[in-house]
Amino acid sequence: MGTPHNGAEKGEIAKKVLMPGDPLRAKFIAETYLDEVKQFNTVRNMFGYTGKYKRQEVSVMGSGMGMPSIGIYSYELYHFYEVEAIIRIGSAGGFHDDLELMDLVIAQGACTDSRYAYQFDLPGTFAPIGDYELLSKAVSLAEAKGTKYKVGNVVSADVFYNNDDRVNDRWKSMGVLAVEMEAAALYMNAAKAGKKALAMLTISDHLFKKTALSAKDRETSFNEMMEIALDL
Ligand SMILES: O=P(O)(O)O[C@H]1O[C@H](CO)[C@@H](O)[C@H]1O
Ligand SMILES: O=c1cc[nH]c(=O)[nH]1
Repeated sequence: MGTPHNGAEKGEIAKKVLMPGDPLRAKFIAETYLDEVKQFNTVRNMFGYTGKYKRQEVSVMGSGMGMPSIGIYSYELYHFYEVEAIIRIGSAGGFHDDLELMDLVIAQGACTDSRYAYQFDLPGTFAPIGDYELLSKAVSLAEAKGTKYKVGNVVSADVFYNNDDRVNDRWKSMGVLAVEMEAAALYMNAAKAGKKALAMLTISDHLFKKTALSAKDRETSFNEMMEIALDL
């Protein structure tokens, strides 16, 4: 039996799951890269697939947008499906001057403006970080491929359409590379579950240079990031 949000039976999901926000990006990855593909989820159209990549089992599933959404899906994957590692492969808005569209950001840490961490009732501020082993391997793979990348802090925001541009200035002034909307919750769920997570992000917009990719590019053009995630 599945969960309220995932129709997979136990055993139908691999130990490693790639998670784009967009379920159509998950479908694109399954169709482009995986052999022996079986779709395990259609609930809410949050498509999930398991298949083989270079003869190893891997799953790919959409997370939806925002921390409540990835919070639900990643919790279920870690706790109900015995998933060991989730690799988010998302898009992000660049802050750093050296970033261009299509560059890769590997999220060492994820700041946030959300109150997601309050559920853990900690006596201070939690610092959500990516798994070091996955991160160092992603760096080696990016180097080997010649992918332009940066490693550092990102911010996982609850708001996409910001009323106040100074918000971005303030995060940028702290060296935060880019903004997206899920990594912090994923890192917190992984920490609490004692599991692994990494967020890799392709720059789809630059919030200071005012450049942006099309919706179709966001669905289908992030091949270098997808291949690094599959090889991890
Ligand atoms: O492209 P995905 O993975 O959805 O990631 C980014 O894109 C969405 C906003 O357009 C948010 O989910 C943000 O985190
Ligand atoms: O500006 C952007 C681009 C992608 N994702 C975000 O969350 N923000």
